[in-house]
Amino acid sequence: MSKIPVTVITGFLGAGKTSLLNQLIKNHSEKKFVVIENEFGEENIDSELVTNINDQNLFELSNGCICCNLYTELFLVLENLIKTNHNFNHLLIETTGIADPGNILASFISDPGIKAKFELDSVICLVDAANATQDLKNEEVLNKQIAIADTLIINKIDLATNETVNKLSSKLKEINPTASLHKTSQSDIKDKQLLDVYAYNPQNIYQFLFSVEGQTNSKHEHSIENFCFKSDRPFNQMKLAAWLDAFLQFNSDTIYRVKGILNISGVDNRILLQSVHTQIQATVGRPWTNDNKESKIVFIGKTLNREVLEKNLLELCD
Ligand SMILES: Nc1nc2c(ncn2[C@@H]2O[C@H](COP(=O)(O)OP(=O)(O)OP(=O)(O)O)[C@@H](O)[C@H]2O)c(=O)[nH]1
Repeated sequence: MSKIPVTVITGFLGAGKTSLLNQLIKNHSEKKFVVIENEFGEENIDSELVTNINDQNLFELSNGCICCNLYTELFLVLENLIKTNHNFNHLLIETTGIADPGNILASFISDPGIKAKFELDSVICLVDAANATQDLKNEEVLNKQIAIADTLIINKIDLATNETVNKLSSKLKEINPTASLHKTSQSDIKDKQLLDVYAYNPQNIYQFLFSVEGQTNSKHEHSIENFCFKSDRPFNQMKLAAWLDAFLQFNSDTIYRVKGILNISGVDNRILLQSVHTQIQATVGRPWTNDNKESKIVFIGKTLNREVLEKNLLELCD
């Protein structure tokens, strides 16, 4: 029996991983995908953002990072897929924005049961054209994500000048000279073939895991933290928009990512909120039914003041 190809999608917070996941699912209707979504926050909001896949084929691993404390859970999901003979022919894994993909790849090269069933197809790293130059200076993990990938996609080129994109391309080639490099907007890879390329060279994995990290399953501390605010009181749209705008401008160095499912006064549908640094996007989601209309907002960044955030956000509710 042929092995199931595995594509790992990595890249720093907000670089466009979920957007790419959706593009791949849309462009490959001939495939039966299983998707494993890992989200750093306690609440998995990304699964709301993944489209065109049914719930049985979407596995969510939340409240941690599969490269460290959720490693065992990833393992269990993979084992379960094997045991139950789940009907699929391609596995897509989206890591958190702060994951070191080396430990995840280790599952696919070190466990005999998993190796017998799965084969690493490719590791794709999304790189944010607007923010990566800065993030590369501050976030060692972004360097690792780039170094271990076989395919690099500079995304969000609509938000950066040609000069910035060209300098970033040179930087990426310095870090990883052997990876293929693409440039996109909205992670739209058009006709480029990213699946079934079997581009991953196992030699590179071993080199990375053993010579750089020294061991296959090293734990590390993330200086990046997350805070999840929940409330069943509806938000006042005007107050929330004004606060969020000011808050992100003021904290642009420390707040990397905000994601939320919002209950807004007078609105029948969920509002899906996203921000990356100071760029904010709100889209209309599924209608609320009779379920509990609970808003959830996850903040990811450094030195989060939870008490102040909680107090501020409660003041924005009606
Ligand atoms: N302007 C612009 N926005 C983009 C582009 N690609 C993605 N976005 C937006 O950027 C935000 C983050 O995109 P995602 O695809 O969720 O990024 P991600 O890497 O999955 O984010 P995390 O899971 O939080 O790490 C969303 O609001 C997207 O709509 C792009 O090329 N240009």
